[in-house]
Amino acid sequence: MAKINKLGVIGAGQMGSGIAHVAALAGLDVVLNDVTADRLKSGMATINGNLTRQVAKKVISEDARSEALKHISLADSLDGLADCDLVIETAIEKEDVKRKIFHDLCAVLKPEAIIASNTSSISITRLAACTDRPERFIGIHFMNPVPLMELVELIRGIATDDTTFEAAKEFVGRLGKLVAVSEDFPAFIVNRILLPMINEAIYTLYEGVGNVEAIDAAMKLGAHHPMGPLELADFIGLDTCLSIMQVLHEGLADSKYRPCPLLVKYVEAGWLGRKTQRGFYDYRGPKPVPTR
Ligand SMILES: CC(=O)CC(=O)SCCNC(=O)CCNC(=O)[C@H](O)C(C)(C)COP(=O)(O)OP(=O)(O)OC[C@H]1O[C@@H](n2cnc3c(N)ncnc32)[C@H](O)[C@@H]1OP(=O)(O)O
Ligand SMILES: NC(=O)C1=CN([C@@H]2O[C@H](COP(=O)(O)OP(=O)(O)OC[C@H]3O[C@@H](n4cnc5c(N)ncnc54)[C@H](OP(=O)(O)O)[C@@H]3O)[C@@H](O)[C@H]2O)C=CC1
Repeated sequence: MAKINKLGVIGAGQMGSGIAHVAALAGLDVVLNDVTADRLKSGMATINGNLTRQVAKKVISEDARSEALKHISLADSLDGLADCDLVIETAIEKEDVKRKIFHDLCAVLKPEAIIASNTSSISITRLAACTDRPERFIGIHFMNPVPLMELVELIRGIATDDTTFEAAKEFVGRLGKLVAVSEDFPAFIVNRILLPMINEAIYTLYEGVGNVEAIDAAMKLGAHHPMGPLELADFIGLDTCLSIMQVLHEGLADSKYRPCPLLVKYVEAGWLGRKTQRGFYDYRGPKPVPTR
């Protein structure tokens, strides 16, 4: 695989828009795809908003912002990704959704292109096996928010070849990110450690050990976390948090990974955190207010 110059991003949510943002700033041409024109529009608005925030903070220049926007094009069908060198999938953390995307993508994508998933937890080996190119399939796992977080986890499936790994590593380096290599086991490294901590914080709330504000204050002031665990869960998305705990619970068959019933209840209510304006906090007013 020659150098990656044209990137496809499937999913224009938090992570897809963040990856498109940093790749465009690094000078790559980016094609951003989602299932609806509305999502593409809101994804572009997010990118523009975060670029503008970085100009305001003098992290980038106004020229860099306008140049980056010129590198991003939108595609409401996978056909628009046909000549990409690398496509990163960032759809919701549901294996059936990802498998369907890969099935449809393989039909249009040039044979030598690499396919990656930004999955938080799902087996790269299993996802690769549902494509026509397991050797050219890899996990490229960015952290949220992508423009600010330095780390990217690289996860090889059992069939990922060295050329693909090296091309992914070079691509991530060009985006100014640092790599941690994880073996392909449930939730890799970051989420194997972080999500059980978040789940435990939700159990602490569920069992009445503390209220929302006390739990978040305890970890921000007592452990110098930049966000409290419940605030962070809302930031990640409670649906994504639940999916990761389910992957850990099923994949490692250990009851210590069972998702807290309160997390299940919030997701069932559609209270997914920031992205739906309500989770452990209600974001609809001037400042976040605990919902419990
Ligand atoms: C789930 C997975 O699969 C893997 C994961 O990602 S696990 C989660 C990993 N991420 C974390 O742990 C994040 C922990 N939080 C932090 O590090 C910090 O709170 C932060 C870096 C996110 C923001 O730090 P901060 O000092 O508040 O930065 P600041 O620049 O003032 O940002 C303030 C706000 O802008 C957001 N922000 C700033 N720049 C941003 C950007 N370019 N893109 C997106 N969001 C941005 C911050 O999240 C915060 O949001 P609100 O405005 O809605 O409050
Ligand atoms: N949130 C986080 O902190 C992190 C998440 N991740 C992983 O990244 C992925 C995306 O997460 P995140 O960005 O938070 O999720 P979001 O819910 O913010 O975005 C998911 C996006 O995927 C779109 N989508 C759903 N189905 C399809 C499809 N069939 N084709 C194309 N787009 C589709 C959704 O559109 P619509 O809303 O219209 O369905 C939405 O725009 C997940 O695998 C997650 O585990 C990785 C690191 C951090």
